[in-house]
Amino acid sequence: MSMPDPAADAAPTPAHAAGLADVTASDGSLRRFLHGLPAVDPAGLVARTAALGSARAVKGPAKAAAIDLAIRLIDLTTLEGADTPAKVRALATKARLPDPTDRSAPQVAAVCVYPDMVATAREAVAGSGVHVASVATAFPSGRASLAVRLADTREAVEAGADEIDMVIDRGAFLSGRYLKVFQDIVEVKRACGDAHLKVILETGELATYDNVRRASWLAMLAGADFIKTSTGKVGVNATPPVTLLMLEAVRDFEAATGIRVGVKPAGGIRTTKDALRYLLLVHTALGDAWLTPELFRFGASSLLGDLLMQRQKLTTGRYAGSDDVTVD
Ligand SMILES: O=C[C@H](O)COP(=O)(O)O
Repeated sequence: MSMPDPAADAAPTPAHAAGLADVTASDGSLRRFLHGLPAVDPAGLVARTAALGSARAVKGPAKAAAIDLAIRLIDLTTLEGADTPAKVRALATKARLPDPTDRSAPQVAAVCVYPDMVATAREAVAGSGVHVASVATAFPSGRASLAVRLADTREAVEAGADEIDMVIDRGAFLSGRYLKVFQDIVEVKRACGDAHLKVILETGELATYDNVRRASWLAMLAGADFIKTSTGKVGVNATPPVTLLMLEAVRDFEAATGIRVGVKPAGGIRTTKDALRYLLLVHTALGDAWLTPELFRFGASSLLGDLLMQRQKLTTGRYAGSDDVTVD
């Protein structure tokens, strides 16, 4: 009697679709592939980021359009131990109607909450088109068994999450157990069903730009719909150079496989100036086709408030009272 092959019924990964299945066949082949990616020149990366120019150059109608675009790209986030259903409902209200004094202000892309808050968020955004994203897989550390991380994912999806933001096992990645990280992502992707999967690399813990490039490819080969920089819970979160590196990885992955993956910088993005700078990065690295919620998001808890203040300043010539635009 032949034994069932557990891999046989697994959905093919992008690695298979791109003819790269051999790469993910063993730890050794995956390591050779990831370590064979071109080395990152840190000085060159920082110089390319700086060469993109200043967000200050974006003015007038272009600035107004960029602010509205930035709002449409936000995953409006609350990820606190002290989150309550009332806070999540208030966040959802803000997501649906960011500026009650000006209904022309666009909705955000999604609200992002812990799994136990998904049902509340789902109900509060019903019928609006705002998505519900949920962190899962023992966010932010990821330090739990695969069974627990998969249960966390399924619970969020069953409660109504449209999108799952998982964290990779940085301990496994940093000790070179790439196949384990790959297989974890494949399993979580499967547990997502129809929900989109964002894979958080936690770049502030990956130590080198080369590791960021490797982790980006690893996540994309395993089926990430998005690669995301950070949890927002460590000392170093999204930075422009790391985000540019990930945008370039996405560009190269599309060239190699024909598959488009989105990018989500997250953590510490608080001002309109920050947001416009990231939009310039995307515009330059990937083109405006990526400036859509299907392919680019900001993970941010407090960016919306500043965008709305700047928006009101452009519209009315004065800053609104902070009560009008506060997110919390
Ligand atoms: O995924 C989103 C981040 O947790 C948000 O970080 P932030 O609070 O620094 O904006």
